[in-house]
Amino acid sequence: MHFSQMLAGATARHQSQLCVGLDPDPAKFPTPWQGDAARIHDFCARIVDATKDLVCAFKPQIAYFAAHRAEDQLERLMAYIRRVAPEVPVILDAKRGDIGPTAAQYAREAFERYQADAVTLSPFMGFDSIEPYLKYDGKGLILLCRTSNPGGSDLQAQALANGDLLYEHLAKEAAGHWNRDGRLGLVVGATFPRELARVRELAPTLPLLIPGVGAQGGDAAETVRAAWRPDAPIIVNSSRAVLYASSGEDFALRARAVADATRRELDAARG
Ligand SMILES: O=C(O)c1cc(=O)[nH]c(=O)n1[C@@H]1O[C@H](COP(=O)(O)O)[C@@H](O)[C@H]1O
Repeated sequence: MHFSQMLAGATARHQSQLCVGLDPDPAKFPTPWQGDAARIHDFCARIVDATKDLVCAFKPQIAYFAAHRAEDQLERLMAYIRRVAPEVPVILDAKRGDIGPTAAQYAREAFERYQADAVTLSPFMGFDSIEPYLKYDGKGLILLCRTSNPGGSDLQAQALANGDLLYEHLAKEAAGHWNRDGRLGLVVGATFPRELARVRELAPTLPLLIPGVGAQGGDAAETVRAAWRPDAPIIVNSSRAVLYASSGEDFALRARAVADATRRELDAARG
């Protein structure tokens, strides 16, 4: 099934705009798993079990697996999510960006090896670095646009010769001729609500992946007000605030409670 259909289905079925980010850090695992990288899959699987009826998507961040030589655990986790939550799309957060032939390898990694439904990409190298991913029918391609980190302004807020800021130009390209078959989305940080509203204006129907609520301090209700429209999907990510809500044996229960509270806050803000 296409990413956009899965996203619409999980959003409606779970009444949720919340994406739980799977950023497993063994140093933060509950005892007795603390520090044990062999438990990455098990930790994430428990979080998936506890939140799978509350989310519109899951987003594993590949660096948290690769740093611990745990790509095999990521493969197992992707298969696990497909089995226990087949209706929930999985966005592989890889932020890839490279010349065409190398991008083709990254695309193969994301969509064949891990069988992700969507992938995050850095558009810095231009459209030909995005093109190889389009060969995979139905997969979502989510381009960094206005990132949540303070340094995001260093480049993204620079004015171009045509008067647009770089992130505005990117939003226009992604909503315009780059979006050949309607599979592009954009990443915009919840920490910049004004810019979020501007991107929504420039890209009225594109799915927006919005990280930055929870640990980075973005306001969930303000995020919804800035970006949600009835015909425009939003995917609001929270990772650490959910994953590490407790370092005790109740970690999965606490993760569920935080995820549900965030889901309700997002839902209520739709008005
Ligand atoms: O592409 C992303 O997901 C992303 C883009 C961005 O601008 N900011 C951002 O924080 N992220 C990712 O979103 C997650 C945020 O995690 P928390 O701050 O713990 O909720 C991490 O996996 C980041 O790598």
